[in-house]
Amino acid sequence: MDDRPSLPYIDAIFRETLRYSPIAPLSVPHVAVNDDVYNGYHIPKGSLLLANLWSMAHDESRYPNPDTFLPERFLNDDGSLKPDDTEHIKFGFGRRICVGRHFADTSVWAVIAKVLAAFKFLKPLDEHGVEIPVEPVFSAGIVV
Ligand code: HEM
Repeated sequence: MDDRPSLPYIDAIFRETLRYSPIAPLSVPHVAVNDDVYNGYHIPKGSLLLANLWSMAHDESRYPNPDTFLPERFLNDDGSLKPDDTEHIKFGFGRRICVGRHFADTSVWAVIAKVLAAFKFLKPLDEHGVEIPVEPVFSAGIVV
């Protein structure tokens, strides 16, 4: 982990992976403990609230071309990291923010760095030796 400050691109991959496809796209369901008003909407006590992290992560005004996997969006021109604006997208909000976030941050970062150091990733080849395009497929998810 001592090398982390020298490897900003690994952090950019980590941020972009969870932005591109948040593991909990609708976060974890919350319940309003009191009546509330938000942006003119009355939220009665007891309402089930889902934070749409996927929508925030694909907000074009913050993340241009949101459906493109582009770690470079988190880097300055000199390759240094921009301030992290993905914390809530990755780990949620407020009192119920992910309690495992520091452990997750450290261990996922280390896994990305080690896997990239140890393996070369290539597209599979067909019987003529031509690369087979990779089509990323994700399933919709919700945690209940
Ligand atoms: C990359 C890995 C992880 C991601 C992206 C992630 C993401 C999240 C998100 C989005 C929430 C919902 C927060 C909210 O309701 O606002 C959450 C909650 C939670 N996470 Fe994680 N998590 C990760 C790893 C972990 C790990 C490793 C642990 C435990 C060691 C953990 C334990 C929890 C717990 C207990 C909650 C519920 C907290 C509460 O409701 O008070 N998570 N996580």
